[in-house]
Amino acid sequence: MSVIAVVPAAGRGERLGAQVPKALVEVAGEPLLVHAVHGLLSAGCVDHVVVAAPAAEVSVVVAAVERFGSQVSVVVGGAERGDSVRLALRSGLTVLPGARVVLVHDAARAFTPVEVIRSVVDAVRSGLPAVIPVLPVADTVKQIDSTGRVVATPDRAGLRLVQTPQGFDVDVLRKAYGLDSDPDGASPMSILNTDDAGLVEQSGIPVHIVAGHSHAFKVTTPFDLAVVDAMLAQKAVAAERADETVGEAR
Ligand SMILES: Nc1ccn([C@@H]2O[C@H](COP(=O)(O)OP(=O)(O)OP(=O)(O)O)[C@@H](O)[C@H]2O)c(=O)n1
Ligand SMILES: C[C@](O)(CO)[C@H](O)COP(=O)(O)O
Repeated sequence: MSVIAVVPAAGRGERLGAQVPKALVEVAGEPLLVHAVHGLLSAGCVDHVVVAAPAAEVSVVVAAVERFGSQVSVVVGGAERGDSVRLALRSGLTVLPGARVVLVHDAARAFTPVEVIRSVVDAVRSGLPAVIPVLPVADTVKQIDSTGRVVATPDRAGLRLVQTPQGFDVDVLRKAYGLDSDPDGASPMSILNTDDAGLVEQSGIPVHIVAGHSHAFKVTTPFDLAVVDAMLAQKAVAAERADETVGEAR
């Protein structure tokens, strides 16, 4: 059961406010999108990755992913995230027409652990049509009206924070994006559904959850880059300790 991953990386990253588009911001010497692609391929269950690049940076993105060879291709992204996903998905299906599973990942969730990627793929392979990684909500959540007045306090026990990669049976996502009926059409994504699972929910298809991970957070603001640095430092210490333990056991 072949697996395609699409990586929308064509956003401007306005909230991050860097000099380059967010997916090209370097962390530990590599652009975020390279970390994201590396994570997907390291999971060992993804056959092909399509990156949607900012129109003005296609050659930079092509050069950045060259090391991965023919397993990674690049398309020009669109105006909104949904447009980029649609363009990458359409291209991925021509590269790997027999694919049965599609992952939609954010370049901005560059440090998603391989365990999360594998559990999403395994869940779709087991027969579920749509699978998303989620985390419980730690804060109290308020619903407000247009004046900013609080109108409700939803029970957070029934709420989840949604991450990527989101996994789909290929026909389910293809239909949700209207790829068969209108291959050159616009993305049906709207302000009301900011993730791909939202589109699938609208078509009445059940969406299932697996456990997400705190390391799969979306790099959005400058503060998040400081969190990435701390996370990578913590990982380096853990890897050093593991090496020492192996050394002592020999
Ligand atoms: N037209 C767009 C907009 C977003 N994305 C991608 O979708 C992912 C999630 O979007 P987000 O984190 O919101 O990124 P930006 O839109 O770049 O951020 P901002 O809203 O701060 O500008 C990112 O990897 C981003 O590059 C995309 O491929 N094409
Ligand atoms: C897809 C997503 O990352 C799931 O949490 C999120 O919806 C993207 O939102 P944004 O509007 O692109 O920040």
